[in-house]
Amino acid sequence: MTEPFPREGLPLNEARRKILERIAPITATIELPLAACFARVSAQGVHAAEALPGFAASIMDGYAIGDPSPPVIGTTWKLVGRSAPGAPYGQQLIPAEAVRILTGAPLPAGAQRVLPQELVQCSPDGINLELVAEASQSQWIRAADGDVAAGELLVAAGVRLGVAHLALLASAGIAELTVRAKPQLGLLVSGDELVALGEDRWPGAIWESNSTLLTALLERLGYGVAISQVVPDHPDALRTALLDLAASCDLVVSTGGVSAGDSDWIRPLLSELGEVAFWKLFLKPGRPFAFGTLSAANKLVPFFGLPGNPVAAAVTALQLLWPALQQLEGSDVQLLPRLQVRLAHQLRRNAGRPELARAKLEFDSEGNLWALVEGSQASSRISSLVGADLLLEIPAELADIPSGSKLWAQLLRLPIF
Ligand SMILES: Nc1nc2c(c(=O)[nH]1)N[C@H]1C(S)=C(S)[C@@H](COP(=O)(O)OP(=O)(O)OC[C@H]3O[C@@H](n4cnc5c(N)ncnc54)[C@H](O)[C@@H]3O)O[C@H]1N2
Ligand code: MOO
Repeated sequence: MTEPFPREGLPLNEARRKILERIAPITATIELPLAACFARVSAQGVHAAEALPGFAASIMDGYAIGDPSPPVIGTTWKLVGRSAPGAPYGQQLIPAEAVRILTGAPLPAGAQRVLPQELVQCSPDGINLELVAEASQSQWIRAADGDVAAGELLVAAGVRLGVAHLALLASAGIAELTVRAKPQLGLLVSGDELVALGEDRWPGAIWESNSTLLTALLERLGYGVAISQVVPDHPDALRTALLDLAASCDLVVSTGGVSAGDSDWIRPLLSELGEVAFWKLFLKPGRPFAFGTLSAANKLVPFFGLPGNPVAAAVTALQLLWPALQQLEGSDVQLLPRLQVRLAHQLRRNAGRPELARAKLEFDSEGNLWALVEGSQASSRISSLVGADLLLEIPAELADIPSGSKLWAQLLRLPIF
């Protein structure tokens, strides 16, 4: 049989481009309490209705005075009141008067500056105040729009909301937000050899771990698995499961049964139930990967056939499924940041396919970045993912790579704020 796909498979970047070309964002939105919006994508731009903090405020604990320029040591004022956060001093401040003021409290009308309390001395009766140390030029005042101007864009449409976005919106009094609906992902796990956790295995069987791996990985990325099914390598059972998942989900992901063996039904079924856009990646791990569309219940649903080998499933999910989920959810696609590192030791491997090797990252005292590839890189060996900091990009043609070689690597880190 002649294959309609390049024998060596598609390079990763080309595969990602082909996938993203075919993914249209889902349009559904949902209104949620702000605290439930973490890692969601804003459906619309949000502007500040008013300036923040909205009033001139002291940024130090001290005393508000009406002097336009820094007073000289020995100047005195009469203490006439107090301004605390949420409890402003209600009168107009006149020259030679001072008001006790706390950090964040509104500046009284007529006040021009704050003297930090470290610079002044109060008389024992608490009536008078004297400057005892040199005052700086700083007024120690935050302007009414010092944090946010009225009408300022707080969050644009299509932004993935992190910790700082949520805090900024909360500071502007936003209680609820319209966000994009999360894509509903249907997961099909296939394999006659798979045993559920908690059950005994028979000779040759293995405990099913890819659903645990993929569910945790997707949750880490801000997504999840809406429905999953574990199905034996039988075409009728697989066909029914694919159609069920496609009917009720926005995308379908399978793992296993996608290479070229006689119980690998995923690709022929994809071609029967929809269209295979491409099959096979020019990548280790992850060669037998299929992408296409399933046609079910009058809609076309993107389909990702991930390999069964756990590391290959994880790597292809990160490289190809994650960008697709971001695009489906209506945000810009963020990939892992790339940086240049030096190999900390010699590395020998079989040339032929570009590889994403799992590596630890080390820094030396000069700030150089070193990559350590530890243990077998077999795509069945889940331990190679444990504690990995990097996916080291090894070009196809390299076999004997000397210690100190410069290579690109993808950093396995997500932003904090
Ligand atoms: N003649 C060829 N054989 C293979 C090729 C090829 O190009 N030509 N590619 C190899 C590569 S590379 C990979 S990767 C594997 C992937 O094959 P499949 O995607 O069809 O996966 P399976 O054969 O179903 O399983 C592979 C391996 O992974 C284990 N597995 C499967 N599902 C799970 C699960 N849910 N939890 C844990 N482990 C799972 C399975 O038992 C196998 O050991 O194909 C090569 N062969
Ligand atoms: O694509 Mo496979 O993961 O190289 O063994």
